[in-house]
Amino acid sequence: MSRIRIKARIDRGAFALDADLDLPDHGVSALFGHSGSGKTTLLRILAGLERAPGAVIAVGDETWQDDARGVYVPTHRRGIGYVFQEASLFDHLDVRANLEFGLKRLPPSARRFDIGPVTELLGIGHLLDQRPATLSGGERQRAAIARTLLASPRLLLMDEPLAALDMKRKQEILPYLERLHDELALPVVYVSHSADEVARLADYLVVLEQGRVLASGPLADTLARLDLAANFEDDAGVMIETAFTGRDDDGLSHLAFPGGVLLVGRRDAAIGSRVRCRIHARDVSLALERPRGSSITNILPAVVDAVGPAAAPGQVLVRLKIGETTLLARITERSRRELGVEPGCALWAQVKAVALLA
Ligand SMILES: Nc1ncnc2c1ncn2[C@@H]1O[C@H](COP(=O)(O)OP(=O)(O)OP(=O)(O)O)[C@@H](O)[C@H]1O
Repeated sequence: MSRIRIKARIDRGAFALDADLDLPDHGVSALFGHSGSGKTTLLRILAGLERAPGAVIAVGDETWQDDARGVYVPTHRRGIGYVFQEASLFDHLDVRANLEFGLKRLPPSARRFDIGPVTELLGIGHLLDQRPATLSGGERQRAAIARTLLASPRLLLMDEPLAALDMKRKQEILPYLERLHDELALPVVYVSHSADEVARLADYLVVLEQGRVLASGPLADTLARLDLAANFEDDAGVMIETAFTGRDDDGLSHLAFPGGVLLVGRRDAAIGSRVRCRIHARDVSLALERPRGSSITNILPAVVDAVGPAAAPGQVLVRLKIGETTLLARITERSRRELGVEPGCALWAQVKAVALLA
Protein backbone atom coordinates (compact mmCIF):
# COMPACT_ATOMS: atom_id res chain seq x y z
CA MET A 1 0.00 0.00 0.00
CA SER A 2 1.12 3.49 -0.77
CA ARG A 3 2.42 5.47 2.25
CA ILE A 4 3.51 8.93 3.35
CA ARG A 5 7.07 8.67 4.60
CA ILE A 6 8.64 11.38 6.74
CA LYS A 7 12.11 10.89 8.15
CA ALA A 8 13.45 14.16 9.46
CA ARG A 9 15.70 15.63 12.10
CA ILE A 10 16.12 19.25 12.92
CA ASP A 11 18.13 20.84 15.70
CA ARG A 12 17.27 24.36 16.82
CA GLY A 13 19.28 24.22 20.03
CA ALA A 14 16.44 24.54 22.52
CA PHE A 15 14.24 22.32 20.38
CA ALA A 16 15.15 19.19 18.44
CA LEU A 17 12.83 17.19 16.22
CA ASP A 18 13.57 13.58 15.41
CA ALA A 19 10.79 11.84 13.53
CA ASP A 20 10.59 8.69 11.47
CA LEU A 21 7.02 8.20 10.35
CA ASP A 22 5.16 6.07 7.92
CA LEU A 23 1.57 7.31 7.55
CA PRO A 24 -1.25 5.83 5.46
CA ASP A 25 -1.74 7.56 2.12
CA HIS A 26 -5.51 7.73 2.69
CA GLY A 27 -7.88 9.01 5.34
CA VAL A 28 -6.96 11.52 8.04
CA SER A 29 -3.71 11.20 9.98
CA ALA A 30 -3.59 13.43 13.04
CA LEU A 31 -0.43 14.88 14.53
CA PHE A 32 -1.32 15.37 18.18
CA GLY A 33 0.80 16.93 20.92
CA HIS A 34 1.09 19.80 23.32
CA SER A 35 2.14 23.26 22.26
CA GLY A 36 5.76 23.20 21.16
CA SER A 37 5.90 19.43 20.55
CA GLY A 38 6.82 19.99 16.90
CA LYS A 39 3.55 19.41 15.03
CA THR A 40 3.77 22.50 12.84
CA THR A 41 7.48 21.98 12.24
CA LEU A 42 6.77 18.47 10.94
CA LEU A 43 3.99 19.73 8.69
CA ARG A 44 6.24 22.48 7.31
CA ILE A 45 8.99 19.97 6.54
CA LEU A 46 6.45 17.77 4.75
CA ALA A 47 5.30 20.80 2.74
CA GLY A 48 8.83 21.90 1.93
CA LEU A 49 8.33 25.20 3.77
CA GLU A 50 11.20 24.30 6.03
CA ARG A 51 14.19 22.25 5.02
CA ALA A 52 15.49 19.57 7.37
CA PRO A 53 18.95 18.59 6.15
CA GLY A 54 19.17 14.87 5.33
CA ALA A 55 15.41 14.32 5.47
CA VAL A 56 13.54 11.78 3.39
CA ILE A 57 10.01 12.78 2.40
CA ALA A 58 7.98 10.63 0.04
CA VAL A 59 4.29 10.48 -0.77
CA GLY A 60 3.27 7.34 -2.59
CA ASP A 61 5.76 6.82 -5.36
CA GLU A 62 6.80 10.50 -5.45
CA THR A 63 9.94 11.45 -3.55
CA TRP A 64 9.84 15.09 -2.43
CA GLN A 65 13.10 15.16 -0.54
CA ASP A 66 15.99 12.75 -0.35
CA ASP A 67 19.17 14.72 0.19
CA ALA A 68 21.37 11.64 -0.13
CA ARG A 69 20.11 11.32 -3.72
CA GLY A 70 20.05 15.05 -4.39
CA VAL A 71 16.24 15.15 -4.67
CA TYR A 72 14.35 18.22 -3.47
CA VAL A 73 10.97 19.16 -4.88
CA PRO A 74 10.00 22.75 -4.05
CA THR A 75 6.72 23.42 -2.24
CA HIS A 76 4.82 24.69 -5.27
CA ARG A 77 5.50 21.44 -7.13
CA ARG A 78 4.43 19.12 -4.30
CA GLY A 79 0.70 19.39 -4.99
CA ILE A 80 -0.08 20.36 -1.42
CA GLY A 81 -3.12 22.14 -0.05
CA TYR A 82 -2.42 23.95 3.23
CA VAL A 83 -5.17 25.15 5.55
CA PHE A 84 -4.02 27.31 8.44
CA GLN A 85 -5.60 28.40 11.69
CA GLU A 86 -6.59 31.73 10.19
CA ALA A 87 -8.48 31.46 6.92
CA SER A 88 -6.44 33.07 4.17
CA LEU A 89 -8.73 34.61 1.55
CA PHE A 90 -8.36 37.64 -0.69
CA ASP A 91 -10.49 40.32 0.97
CA HIS A 92 -10.94 42.36 -2.22
CA LEU A 93 -12.51 39.40 -4.07
CA ASP A 94 -15.88 37.80 -3.41
CA VAL A 95 -16.03 34.14 -2.39
CA ARG A 96 -16.64 32.94 -5.96
CA ALA A 97 -13.56 34.78 -7.26
CA ASN A 98 -11.55 33.43 -4.36
CA LEU A 99 -12.60 29.90 -5.28
CA GLU A 100 -11.88 30.43 -8.95
CA PHE A 101 -8.42 31.72 -8.16
CA GLY A 102 -6.90 28.28 -7.56
CA LEU A 103 -9.06 26.52 -10.10
CA LYS A 104 -8.22 28.80 -13.03
CA ARG A 105 -4.52 28.30 -12.58
CA LEU A 106 -4.92 24.59 -13.36
CA PRO A 107 -5.40 23.14 -16.82
CA PRO A 108 -8.83 21.45 -16.99
CA SER A 109 -7.22 18.00 -17.19
CA ALA A 110 -5.55 18.54 -13.79
CA ARG A 111 -8.73 19.60 -11.99
CA ARG A 112 -9.85 16.96 -9.54
CA PHE A 113 -12.77 18.88 -8.03
CA ASP A 114 -15.38 21.27 -9.38
CA ILE A 115 -16.84 24.39 -7.81
CA GLY A 116 -20.39 22.96 -7.61
CA PRO A 117 -19.67 19.81 -5.58
CA VAL A 118 -17.07 21.55 -3.40
CA THR A 119 -19.34 24.46 -2.46
CA GLU A 120 -22.09 21.94 -1.74
CA LEU A 121 -19.74 19.81 0.36
CA LEU A 122 -18.76 22.79 2.48
CA GLY A 123 -22.19 24.41 2.56
CA ILE A 124 -21.08 27.76 1.10
CA GLY A 125 -23.21 27.90 -2.09
CA HIS A 126 -25.26 30.81 -0.67
CA LEU A 127 -22.13 32.84 0.14
CA LEU A 128 -20.53 33.00 -3.30
CA ASP A 129 -21.35 36.68 -3.91
CA GLN A 130 -20.15 37.87 -0.53
CA ARG A 131 -16.83 39.40 0.41
CA PRO A 132 -14.78 37.49 3.05
CA ALA A 133 -15.10 40.40 5.50
CA THR A 134 -18.87 39.79 5.73
CA LEU A 135 -18.52 36.09 6.64
CA SER A 136 -18.42 34.52 10.08
CA GLY A 137 -15.18 32.85 11.19
CA GLY A 138 -16.58 29.39 10.43
CA GLU A 139 -17.84 30.45 6.99
CA ARG A 140 -14.47 32.03 6.15
CA GLN A 141 -12.69 28.85 7.12
CA ARG A 142 -15.08 26.74 5.01
CA ALA A 143 -14.46 29.06 2.04
CA ALA A 144 -10.71 28.81 2.59
CA ILE A 145 -10.92 25.00 2.66
CA ALA A 146 -13.00 25.06 -0.55
CA ARG A 147 -10.41 27.26 -2.24
CA THR A 148 -7.64 24.91 -1.20
CA LEU A 149 -9.53 21.87 -2.50
CA LEU A 150 -10.18 23.53 -5.85
CA ALA A 151 -6.44 23.78 -6.42
CA SER A 152 -6.68 19.93 -6.62
CA PRO A 153 -4.04 19.02 -4.07
CA ARG A 154 -2.51 15.57 -3.89
CA LEU A 155 -2.30 15.91 -0.10
CA LEU A 156 -4.17 18.24 2.27
CA LEU A 157 -2.34 19.64 5.30
CA MET A 158 -4.47 21.24 8.01
CA ASP A 159 -2.79 23.07 10.88
CA GLU A 160 -5.27 23.58 13.74
CA PRO A 161 -7.99 24.70 11.31
CA LEU A 162 -10.47 25.15 14.15
CA ALA A 163 -8.20 26.76 16.73
CA ALA A 164 -9.24 30.34 15.97
CA LEU A 165 -12.95 29.52 16.24
CA ASP A 166 -15.13 29.55 19.34
CA MET A 167 -16.90 26.37 20.46
CA LYS A 168 -20.10 27.20 18.59
CA ARG A 169 -18.26 27.76 15.29
CA LYS A 170 -16.16 24.65 15.88
CA GLN A 171 -19.31 22.59 16.26
CA GLU A 172 -20.65 24.22 13.09
CA ILE A 173 -17.62 23.36 10.98
CA LEU A 174 -16.87 19.86 12.29
CA PRO A 175 -19.65 18.16 10.29
CA TYR A 176 -18.17 19.65 7.10
CA LEU A 177 -14.73 18.35 7.97
CA GLU A 178 -16.31 14.94 8.56
CA ARG A 179 -17.87 15.09 5.13
CA LEU A 180 -14.49 15.92 3.62
CA HIS A 181 -13.14 12.88 5.32
CA ASP A 182 -15.96 10.62 4.16
CA GLU A 183 -16.48 11.89 0.65
CA LEU A 184 -13.09 12.83 -0.78
CA ALA A 185 -10.34 10.46 -1.72
CA LEU A 186 -7.70 12.88 -0.47
CA PRO A 187 -5.21 12.06 2.26
CA VAL A 188 -5.14 14.64 5.04
CA VAL A 189 -2.50 15.33 7.68
CA TYR A 190 -4.26 17.20 10.47
CA VAL A 191 -2.49 18.99 13.32
CA SER A 192 -4.41 19.35 16.56
CA HIS A 193 -3.89 19.56 20.28
CA SER A 194 -7.49 18.51 20.98
CA ALA A 195 -7.95 14.81 21.71
CA ASP A 196 -11.69 15.12 21.10
CA GLU A 197 -11.21 16.69 17.67
CA VAL A 198 -8.76 13.97 16.76
CA ALA A 199 -11.11 11.23 18.01
CA ARG A 200 -13.82 12.66 15.80
CA LEU A 201 -11.92 13.19 12.58
CA ALA A 202 -8.82 11.02 12.40
CA ASP A 203 -8.19 7.45 11.31
CA TYR A 204 -4.56 7.36 12.27
CA LEU A 205 -2.87 9.08 15.19
CA VAL A 206 0.67 10.27 15.82
CA VAL A 207 1.48 11.50 19.32
CA LEU A 208 4.41 13.92 19.54
CA GLU A 209 6.22 15.05 22.65
CA GLN A 210 9.15 17.45 22.66
CA GLY A 211 10.00 16.70 19.06
CA ARG A 212 9.84 12.91 19.46
CA VAL A 213 7.24 10.48 18.14
CA LEU A 214 5.77 8.75 21.18
CA ALA A 215 3.27 6.71 19.22
CA SER A 216 2.02 6.20 15.70
CA GLY A 217 -0.85 3.88 14.89
CA PRO A 218 -4.53 3.40 14.03
CA LEU A 219 -6.69 5.85 15.99
CA ALA A 220 -8.72 3.46 18.15
CA ASP A 221 -5.69 1.40 19.22
CA THR A 222 -3.61 4.47 20.01
CA LEU A 223 -6.31 6.23 22.06
CA ALA A 224 -6.69 3.03 24.11
CA ARG A 225 -3.00 2.87 25.06
CA LEU A 226 -2.48 3.29 28.79
CA ASP A 227 1.08 4.54 28.43
CA LEU A 228 -0.14 7.57 26.43
CA ALA A 229 -3.04 8.45 28.69
CA ALA A 230 -1.07 11.15 30.48
CA ASN A 231 -0.68 12.96 27.14
CA PHE A 232 -4.45 13.12 26.73
CA GLU A 233 -4.92 14.38 30.31
CA ASP A 234 -8.57 14.91 31.23
CA ASP A 235 -9.66 13.85 27.73
CA ALA A 236 -8.18 10.33 27.95
CA GLY A 237 -10.68 7.87 26.53
CA VAL A 238 -11.48 5.55 23.68
CA MET A 239 -13.19 5.77 20.31
CA ILE A 240 -15.41 2.82 19.44
CA GLU A 241 -16.81 2.11 16.00
CA THR A 242 -20.37 0.90 16.37
CA ALA A 243 -23.25 0.01 14.07
CA PHE A 244 -26.77 1.34 14.51
CA THR A 245 -29.01 -1.70 14.90
CA GLY A 246 -32.37 -0.22 15.82
CA ARG A 247 -34.43 1.79 18.25
CA ASP A 248 -36.69 0.94 21.16
CA ASP A 249 -40.21 2.33 21.44
CA ASP A 250 -39.05 4.81 24.07
CA GLY A 251 -36.49 6.26 21.63
CA LEU A 252 -33.27 4.66 22.88
CA SER A 253 -31.03 3.69 19.98
CA HIS A 254 -28.92 0.53 19.94
CA LEU A 255 -25.30 0.76 18.84
CA ALA A 256 -23.59 -2.61 18.52
CA PHE A 257 -19.86 -3.08 18.90
CA PRO A 258 -17.74 -6.23 19.05
CA GLY A 259 -18.56 -7.39 22.58
CA GLY A 260 -21.81 -5.60 23.39
CA VAL A 261 -24.36 -2.89 22.77
CA LEU A 262 -24.53 0.75 23.87
CA LEU A 263 -27.89 2.41 24.36
CA VAL A 264 -27.93 6.08 23.46
CA GLY A 265 -30.42 8.89 22.91
CA ARG A 266 -32.63 8.96 19.86
CA ARG A 267 -30.74 8.77 16.63
CA ASP A 268 -32.18 8.67 13.15
CA ALA A 269 -29.94 6.53 11.05
CA ALA A 270 -30.17 3.72 8.57
CA ILE A 271 -29.91 0.26 10.07
CA GLY A 272 -26.32 -0.88 9.82
CA SER A 273 -24.88 2.63 9.51
CA ARG A 274 -21.63 3.20 11.36
CA VAL A 275 -21.46 5.54 14.31
CA ARG A 276 -18.26 6.62 16.03
CA CYS A 277 -18.61 6.84 19.79
CA ARG A 278 -16.28 8.57 22.16
CA ILE A 279 -16.18 7.41 25.77
CA HIS A 280 -13.97 9.40 28.12
CA ALA A 281 -12.23 7.52 30.92
CA ARG A 282 -13.62 10.11 33.36
CA ASP A 283 -17.15 8.99 32.45
CA VAL A 284 -16.60 5.32 33.26
CA SER A 285 -16.84 3.99 36.83
CA LEU A 286 -16.44 0.44 38.10
CA ALA A 287 -18.43 -1.85 40.39
CA LEU A 288 -17.68 -5.39 41.56
CA GLU A 289 -21.32 -6.41 41.32
CA ARG A 290 -23.93 -5.37 38.83
CA PRO A 291 -25.29 -2.11 40.23
CA ARG A 292 -29.01 -2.15 41.02
CA GLY A 293 -31.17 0.90 41.26
CA SER A 294 -28.78 2.93 39.09
CA SER A 295 -30.01 5.52 36.62
CA ILE A 296 -27.08 4.74 34.35
CA THR A 297 -28.28 2.98 31.21
CA ASN A 298 -25.04 1.46 30.01
CA ILE A 299 -23.69 -1.04 32.50
CA LEU A 300 -21.43 -3.54 30.77
CA PRO A 301 -19.65 -6.67 32.01
CA ALA A 302 -15.89 -6.18 31.64
CA VAL A 303 -12.56 -7.80 32.45
CA VAL A 304 -9.59 -5.74 33.65
CA ASP A 305 -6.76 -5.87 31.16
CA ALA A 306 -4.24 -3.49 32.76
CA VAL A 307 -3.92 -0.64 35.25
CA GLY A 308 -1.71 2.43 34.84
CA PRO A 309 -1.22 5.92 36.22
CA ALA A 310 -3.57 8.72 35.19
CA ALA A 311 -2.44 12.29 34.55
CA ALA A 312 -3.99 13.53 37.81
CA PRO A 313 -2.36 12.57 41.12
CA GLY A 314 -4.19 9.92 43.18
CA GLN A 315 -5.98 8.55 40.14
CA VAL A 316 -5.41 5.52 37.94
CA LEU A 317 -6.60 4.43 34.56
CA VAL A 318 -8.00 0.96 34.16
CA ARG A 319 -8.04 -0.65 30.74
CA LEU A 320 -11.00 -2.98 30.32
CA LYS A 321 -12.00 -5.53 27.76
CA ILE A 322 -15.62 -5.87 26.80
CA GLY A 323 -15.44 -8.72 24.35
CA GLU A 324 -12.93 -7.53 21.77
CA THR A 325 -13.49 -3.87 22.59
CA THR A 326 -11.29 -1.79 24.87
CA LEU A 327 -12.60 0.81 27.32
CA LEU A 328 -10.68 3.05 29.71
CA ALA A 329 -11.98 3.94 33.18
CA ARG A 330 -10.51 6.56 35.50
CA ILE A 331 -10.89 5.85 39.19
CA THR A 332 -9.03 6.89 42.32
CA GLU A 333 -6.09 4.83 43.50
CA ARG A 334 -8.00 4.38 46.74
CA SER A 335 -11.00 2.84 44.93
CA ARG A 336 -8.63 0.62 43.00
CA ARG A 337 -7.17 -0.67 46.27
CA GLU A 338 -10.49 -1.04 48.04
CA LEU A 339 -12.13 -2.86 45.12
CA GLY A 340 -8.99 -4.92 44.51
CA VAL A 341 -8.93 -3.99 40.82
CA GLU A 342 -6.17 -6.07 39.21
CA PRO A 343 -5.62 -7.49 35.73
CA GLY A 344 -7.96 -10.44 35.20
CA CYS A 345 -10.74 -9.14 37.53
CA ALA A 346 -14.26 -9.44 36.18
CA LEU A 347 -16.42 -6.45 37.06
CA TRP A 348 -19.02 -3.99 35.75
CA ALA A 349 -18.29 -0.81 33.87
CA GLN A 350 -20.85 1.97 34.24
CA VAL A 351 -20.71 4.35 31.31
CA LYS A 352 -22.12 7.75 32.30
CA ALA A 353 -21.83 9.45 28.93
CA VAL A 354 -21.34 8.40 25.32
CA ALA A 355 -20.57 11.11 22.78
CA LEU A 356 -21.74 10.29 19.28
CA LEU A 357 -19.20 11.61 16.85
CA ALA A 358 -20.70 10.94 13.48
N1 LIG B 1 11.29 29.35 12.86
C1 LIG B 1 11.66 28.89 14.07
N2 LIG B 1 12.88 29.12 14.54
C2 LIG B 1 13.27 28.68 15.75
N3 LIG B 1 12.46 27.97 16.56
C3 LIG B 1 11.23 27.72 16.16
C4 LIG B 1 10.74 28.15 14.90
N4 LIG B 1 9.48 27.76 14.75
C5 LIG B 1 9.16 27.07 15.89
N5 LIG B 1 10.21 27.04 16.72
C6 LIG B 1 10.27 26.33 18.02
O1 LIG B 1 10.24 24.95 17.72
C7 LIG B 1 9.43 24.25 18.67
C8 LIG B 1 8.33 23.48 17.98
O2 LIG B 1 7.41 24.39 17.43
P1 LIG B 1 6.14 23.93 16.60
O3 LIG B 1 5.47 25.17 16.12
O4 LIG B 1 6.52 22.92 15.60
O5 LIG B 1 5.26 23.21 17.72
P2 LIG B 1 3.70 22.86 17.71
O6 LIG B 1 3.60 21.51 18.32
O7 LIG B 1 3.14 23.02 16.36
O8 LIG B 1 3.13 23.95 18.70
P3 LIG B 1 1.73 24.76 18.68
O9 LIG B 1 0.66 23.75 19.03
O10 LIG B 1 1.94 25.77 19.78
O11 LIG B 1 1.58 25.37 17.33
C9 LIG B 1 8.95 25.29 19.65
O12 LIG B 1 9.82 25.26 20.76
C10 LIG B 1 9.08 26.59 18.90
O13 LIG B 1 9.30 27.66 19.79
